[in-house]
Amino acid sequence: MAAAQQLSHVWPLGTTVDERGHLILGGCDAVELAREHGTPAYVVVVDDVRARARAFVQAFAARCDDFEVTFASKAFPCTAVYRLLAGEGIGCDVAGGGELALALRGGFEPARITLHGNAKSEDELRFAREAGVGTVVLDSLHDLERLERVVAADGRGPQTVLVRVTPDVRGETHAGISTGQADSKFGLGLAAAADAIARAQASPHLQLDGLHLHIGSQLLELAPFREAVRAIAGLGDFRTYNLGGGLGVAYTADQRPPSIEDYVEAKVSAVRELLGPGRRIVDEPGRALVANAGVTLYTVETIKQNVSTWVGVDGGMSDNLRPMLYGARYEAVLADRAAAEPQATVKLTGKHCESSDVIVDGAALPTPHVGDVVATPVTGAYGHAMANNYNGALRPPIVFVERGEATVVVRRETYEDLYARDC
Ligand SMILES: Cc1ncc(COP(=O)(O)O)c(C=O)c1O
Ligand SMILES: N[C@@H](CCCC[NH3+])C(=O)O
Repeated sequence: MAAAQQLSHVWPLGTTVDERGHLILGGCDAVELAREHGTPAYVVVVDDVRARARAFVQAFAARCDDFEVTFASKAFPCTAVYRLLAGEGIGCDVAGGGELALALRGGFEPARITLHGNAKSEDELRFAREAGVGTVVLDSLHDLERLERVVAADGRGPQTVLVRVTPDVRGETHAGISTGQADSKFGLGLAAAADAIARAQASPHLQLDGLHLHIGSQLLELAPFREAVRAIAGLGDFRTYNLGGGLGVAYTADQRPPSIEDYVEAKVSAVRELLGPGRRIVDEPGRALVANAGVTLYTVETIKQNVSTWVGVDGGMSDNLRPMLYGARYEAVLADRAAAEPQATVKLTGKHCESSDVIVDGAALPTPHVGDVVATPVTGAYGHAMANNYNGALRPPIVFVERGEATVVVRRETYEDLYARDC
């Protein structure tokens, strides 16, 4: 008999395989989780999220006095995740009114919330003001003018703002998630940023605290972060530098992203050496906080041989758009033979009416059977966040697992939910 495989480092903290070969997540048997909660389902290992939040905070605390780690909540916007990370004492970045509502419901102190958006509406700005959001990041001159009007009208005093700069620095990542290049929809180029800075400084309604930049997501090299800091150094002297997020994670066994420590060291040393001491550094990790904590469970519905072996499961691009949008690669295992030697290379495909709906192209699995539970790791970031109702799919539940206890924190949608918004 072939030797049992080891699970790779992409799985959540504490993941094991028991003596029967079952995948154990947060102390819970994945086969049982699928039976109890149905599939598809997102399972989140709570300790994994906590450990990464603490690693970010500790890495900064070891290197600087004045810093803030903020959760880029677009990666996983559900109340339970907000509550979990608010409990870790970090801040929160929201990308619009919906995320702001969830962050407040999840218990984030408004003063620790930063509002982003390249096309914020007046309603969203008013909502942020009424809630008492700590920082608004200005992304354009229209944004600046609109916020001035809102602040002038509400009489609540000046709003603390950052100006988002597009530094013309490109990190290596998929074009769809690269933001630091000059031709970007986000932020202001260096010349326009200088104008926005002057206008914000002159405005009685705005309190300019510093600059923001975010060069892109799923970055596996650190040098571009330093280049970005260098690029904005000439814009003036500010208290706060929010350097965005962007730290990549391992989706497959061959990927070795920088550690959280090395990432923080790269950013802190860039600020200290290129901008001088005494700056307040803000970091906005999204993916690196929550991606590896999440595992999606599916059930195999069909298997057929059409040149390739096509293994069809009960989810797909409605719960994980990343393979289709970015060509993202994932691993898969069978939950009841999690450490068994692979015997087949298959196309793990979703159930949607689209040929691009392939979750893993070339999944190495033991011989799969209809009814098997398949687990795909690293779905904690931008999975639930980008889930949708394509083909009337019902968005999956989110199940937190911790020390052998499973708790449903988001229920599965129902057909009633699909009808609910129809007039
Ligand atoms: C402004 C901003 N901050 C933070 C993030 C978080 O990025 P990541 O999930 O790559 O850490 C993003 C998304 O890329 C972003 O747009
Ligand atoms: N949705 C993207 C990340 C977007 C980053 C947000 N600025 C992904 O899944 O990789």
